[in-house]
Amino acid sequence: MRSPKSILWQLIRLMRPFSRQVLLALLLSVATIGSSIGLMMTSAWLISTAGLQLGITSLGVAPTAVRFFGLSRAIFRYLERLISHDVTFRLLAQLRVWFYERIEPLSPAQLRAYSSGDLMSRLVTDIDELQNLYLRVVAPPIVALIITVVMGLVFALFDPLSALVLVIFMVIAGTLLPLFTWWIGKSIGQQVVRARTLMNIHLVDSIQGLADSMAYGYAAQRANTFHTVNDDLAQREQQMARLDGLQGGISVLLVNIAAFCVLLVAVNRVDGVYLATLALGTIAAFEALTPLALATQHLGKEIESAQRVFEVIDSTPIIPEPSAPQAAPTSSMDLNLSHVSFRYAPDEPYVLSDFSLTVPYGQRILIMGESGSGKSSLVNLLMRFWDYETGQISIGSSDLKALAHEDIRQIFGVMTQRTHLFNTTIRENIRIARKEATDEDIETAARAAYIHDFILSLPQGYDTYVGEDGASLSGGERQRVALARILLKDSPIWLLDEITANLDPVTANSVLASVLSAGKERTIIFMTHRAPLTEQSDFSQIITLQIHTNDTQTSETPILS
Ligand SMILES: Nc1ncnc2c1ncn2[C@@H]1O[C@H](COP(=O)(O)OP(=O)(O)OP(=O)(O)O)[C@@H](O)[C@H]1O
Repeated sequence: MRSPKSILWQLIRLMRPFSRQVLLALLLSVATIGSSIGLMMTSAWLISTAGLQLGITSLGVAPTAVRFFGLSRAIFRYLERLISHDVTFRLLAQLRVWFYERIEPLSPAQLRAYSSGDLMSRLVTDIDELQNLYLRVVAPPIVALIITVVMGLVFALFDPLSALVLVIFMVIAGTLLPLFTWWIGKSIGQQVVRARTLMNIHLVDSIQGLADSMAYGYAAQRANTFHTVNDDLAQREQQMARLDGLQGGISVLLVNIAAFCVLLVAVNRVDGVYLATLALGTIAAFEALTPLALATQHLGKEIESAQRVFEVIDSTPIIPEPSAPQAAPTSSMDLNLSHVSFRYAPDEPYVLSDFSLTVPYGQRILIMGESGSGKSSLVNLLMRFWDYETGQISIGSSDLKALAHEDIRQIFGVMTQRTHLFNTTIRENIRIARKEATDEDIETAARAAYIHDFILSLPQGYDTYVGEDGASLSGGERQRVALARILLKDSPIWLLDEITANLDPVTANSVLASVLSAGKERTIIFMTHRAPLTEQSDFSQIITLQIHTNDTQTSETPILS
């Protein structure tokens, strides 16, 4: 995991393309606080001088200056907020895209470390949290330093000792108070982020399993856990709010003590007409320091969020693309697995052990095995979602590991029991198999998958939205949309995992017939844990996988060859 320092540098480096805007926002921030100070100091001088009743001419340009500072303060503040927020939101947008792009090449093997709620939390809440880092942490220290130096010099023109008092208080408010709030706020901030993540994970999991919770009377228990997690978050946020109050109170106290001390020192050393000028100038100067303590108070939270974001951004795919990928095979598409062994973790039993299989191109084979025997795992290996420990897989003369992932995923057309349907139209859900497919191609595929008539019976036809993961479709309809997808994708090798699992016998037969006729010129590997398929198809090989414990082997039993 990156250190907080390295994260801060990385985030600051991201600002490089916006360096001009950042500099402009910084100058505008200095100008805003400068205007505030100018407004307070000239107003104080104006009131004091007017009180002496020396006549209107003695006021000089001061009334105009007051008007100028009053207006300029508002304008500078507006422009500064506009530019700094614009830069911040652009950076956050870039971070979100960056984060998403880094997730995509991570195989399911890596992503299983994160739950959906956790990933959502990182992508949305944690990245949003970083806006505070940009707005509060980067510019304020520089602005505070500039204002401290300038005010020290300005006060020195009136009285060097008053200037010294002012600078001492500004240094205390700009260093000790932020250090104090960092020290107290760091762990509270981390706890807020962790509690919020826990709540998001629980919430997403609960929403996804709502129907089952209700069906099994588990909803109340889930709700109770949610209350506990939520209370915990509220408690941490309350602690943070209390620290907010403490920090605000100390800041105000420091400002007032500083103004009092400056007055105390200046009273016998400075012309009386300038006393109010110095007192109000002191109060106004502290405007530059207030954000610092607030920034460090929330820094722990922001660093925790940034670490969670970078943990994903920094992860390198455990199944990397080959550095010099071979060209995808075009002539021979024979599939060969030679002595392949695979398990999900070193302390888990092998799912496939010393497994060998040869499927000449165009063959239709059946892999049978009871639930848990490794059929889906085999698909994962062929698709390079997981890596095998030993052995070799090749397509034609090409080693699978030497092929670009993109090419591998073109070679195999996969339909599993858990095909995901996106929350978009049926048309788009089929089109994901081949993005340049015409509406006609899509309809041809849907006809072959025996889903065309059903789609037409829907009021919106192909433009019907299927809901989240195809929620508005039945299991069989989902499966047939998935089948239309694979029919549309022109892959030479099809991996069909339990494709008729959710279909009634009549539909199952017609779907199967459709697959067999559409897949005539291809290799088709059917996988199932039930026997009936064997009665309907003429397979070149039937392989049986067996579940095995730590040291049993996968049995390969060619029945027909
Ligand atoms: N992501 C994973 N992490 C760890 N173990 C896994 C994972 N996926 C599957 N397994 C385990 O690997 C074994 C093989 O699972 P797999 O899903 O390949 O079986 P299957 O034959 O496809 O089963 P089914 O017919 O029920 O889908 C099982 O013991 C399963 O618990």
